[in-house]
Amino acid sequence: MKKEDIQALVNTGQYLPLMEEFYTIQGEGFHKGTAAYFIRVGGCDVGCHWCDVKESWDAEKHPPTSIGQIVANAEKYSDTIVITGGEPLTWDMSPLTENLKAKGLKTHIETSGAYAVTGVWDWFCLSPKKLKLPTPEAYKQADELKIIVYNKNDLIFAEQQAEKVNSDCILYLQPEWSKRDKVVPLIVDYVMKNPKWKVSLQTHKYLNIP
Ligand SMILES: C[S@@+](CC[C@H](N)C(=O)[O-])C[C@H]1O[C@@H](n2cnc3c(N)ncnc32)[C@H](O)[C@@H]1O
Ligand SMILES: Nc1nc2[nH]cc(C(=O)O)c2c(=O)[nH]1
Ligand code: SF4
Ligand SMILES: [Mg+2]
Repeated sequence: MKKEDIQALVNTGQYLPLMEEFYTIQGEGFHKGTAAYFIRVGGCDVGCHWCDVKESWDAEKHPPTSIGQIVANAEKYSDTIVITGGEPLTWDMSPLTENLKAKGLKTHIETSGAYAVTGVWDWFCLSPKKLKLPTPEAYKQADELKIIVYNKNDLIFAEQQAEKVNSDCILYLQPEWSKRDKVVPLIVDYVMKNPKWKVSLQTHKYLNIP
């Protein structure tokens, strides 16, 4: 196929730049400990300085892959599919999620919510970033709010973000990995004083799994 034809398919979400896909245990948030198949889509313009997958940012580095191929792989492994990135909402997630759901699979997203919400989601994990705040629709859809804590100012940001989600949204504080020794005590103390929050750890990094 010609380059511009493939680009047209990426623009409509029929193809997606695929960085990697792997079967693992969801390490973070509400579903931590549960086996799931991860699809990591390339492309992100948010620019978090502590991002743990900077290789995902440049969409050009990841091969445009048809959603038919992505779904055919995913369905072999799990009934729960986590779409992450990169920032998945860079792209139109409707074709991918509709095809996953047509196979009876559950669709979970990991997103900053910075771009228009597309796709059909059984679970919406919103992890807002100060650099590009979530859209109003992303706050509405959030089943869990996961704030990354790099320093104590992020606890103030966390409270501001918690005001924007539904009252039944589950609230998590997750230490930024490189600062974990410093911020874990802050988070522990904060959660004991403010028990509407829960702690989320990147447990896959302790388990040495993807
Ligand atoms: C790599 S991001 C991809 C999905 C989307 N772009 C987002 O930020 O939600 C996946 C999850 O990892 C979190 N994350 C990224 N880098 C991290 C780090 N250094 N420490 C802790 N969590 C991190 C993000 O906040 C997000 O919840
Ligand atoms: N095991 C595992 N759990 C995860 N939860 C969210 C992840 C992500 O990078 O989006 C992630 C990841 O990369 N691995
Ligand atoms: S929004 Fe997500 S993928 Fe993008 S830089 Fe931030 S943590 Fe990384
Ligand atoms: Mg990760």
